[in-house]
Amino acid sequence: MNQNIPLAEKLRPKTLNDVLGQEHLTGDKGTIRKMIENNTLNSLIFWGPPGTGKTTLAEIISEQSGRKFYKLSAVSSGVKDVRDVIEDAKKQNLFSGKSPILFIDEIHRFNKSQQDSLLHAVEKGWIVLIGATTENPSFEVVSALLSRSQVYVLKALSYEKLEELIDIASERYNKDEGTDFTILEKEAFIQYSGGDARKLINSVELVLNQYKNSGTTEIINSDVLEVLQETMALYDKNGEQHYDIISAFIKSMRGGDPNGAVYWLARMIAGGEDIKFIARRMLILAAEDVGLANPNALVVANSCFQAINVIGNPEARIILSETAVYLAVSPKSNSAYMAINEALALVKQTGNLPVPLHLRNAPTKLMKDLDYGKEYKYAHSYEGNFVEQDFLPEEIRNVKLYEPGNNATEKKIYEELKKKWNNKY
Ligand SMILES: Nc1ncnc2c1ncn2[C@@H]1O[C@H](COP(=O)(O)OP(=O)(O)OP(=O)(O)O)[C@@H](O)[C@H]1O
Repeated sequence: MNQNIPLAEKLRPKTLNDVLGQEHLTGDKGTIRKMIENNTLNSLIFWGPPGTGKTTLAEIISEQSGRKFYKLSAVSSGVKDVRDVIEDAKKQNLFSGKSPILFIDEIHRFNKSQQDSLLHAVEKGWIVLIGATTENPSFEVVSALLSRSQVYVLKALSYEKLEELIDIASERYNKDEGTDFTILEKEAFIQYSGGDARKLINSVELVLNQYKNSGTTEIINSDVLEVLQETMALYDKNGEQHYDIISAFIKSMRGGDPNGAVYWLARMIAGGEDIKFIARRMLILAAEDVGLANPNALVVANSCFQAINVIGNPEARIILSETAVYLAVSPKSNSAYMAINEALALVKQTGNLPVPLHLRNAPTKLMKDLDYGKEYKYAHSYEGNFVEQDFLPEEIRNVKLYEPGNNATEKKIYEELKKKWNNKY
């Protein structure tokens, strides 16, 4: 046996019975089991967190239904790879009469035209598409593809299932390596895995490798933490670091450093980060941190989001870079962010205060008779399209929620406000 095969790969379930924690799909009444038994295979999408068995289930379906299995990853493949597989699949159809399975990992990373390239082959029945995604497919999978596929949700493994898997993993490790480890405490492994079976098995393998010739055979939480904390950065390049790097990226833009912004952007792109995730974070930053100091930032970030969806990798990097630099060098204000937070706190504190009568809608005579809308002043009937009146409930009529930031755009806003609302500004 090849000693270099990772433990998680050796332990990849071969039958539905071996798959842990997905009984709603693999149990006696499970939909995937029924589908295999009845031989009614349609295109489907597995939606679930990493390391919960999406690839594994697709492989089992292929094995048990006797269909050829093609696998592409949406991170590294493009339309040309899809076309090549489809051509090959058509030949397979002629040959065996059973359309092969095309498994696309991280299908949400395909842009619209890449996803569209699959449609025709799915409609014609040349391939059975199985897509795997960690993101909500209603947002990330084009509707034409979604309407032709069944979506199945996979769950993160429960505490008990993870405990079971630790036993399976350590038993197999002992058998293959001739060791005698007992894992006395499991919490540290389980906490670290976050419900991801692959991560759990990898960490068991990593920790046991470390203690292999040390004389220690009974593993407790502190042993696990010691090894994992030391090696985490190296071995988990897209896990823990993912959050640190996005955080450094956001902080660079907030702090006005275009060099930091582009550097961390490059780290994310090089590490295969989802470009939509990056664009979404910039969209939020545009409103939260640039805000009214330069409202155009939101427009730019939104265009960036649209553009990278159309363009995809690798050119998306150019659009992301322009946006990141623009956001970093824009003047900053968090006034809109603060205003809505203050307002929400006020609503929580004061509850459902009644709407002042003059602001109410008065569509019926009865309502008019009750003074709804009475004495409401129509701003355009007044000089400068403005007239002073109360827009807040009586109880809080003097609160000020929006405080203009200290920047050129909001200074102008402030001057205008002072003229109109001189009791507040
Ligand atoms: N439900 C499960 N039961 C048992 N083992 C599992 C399960 N899910 C994953 N594993 C283990 O984790 C490894 C990786 O699983 P798999 O590739 O199926 O995950 P995935 O959901 O496709 O993850 P990703 O989205 O990260 O590709 C498997 O080889 C297996 O050892």
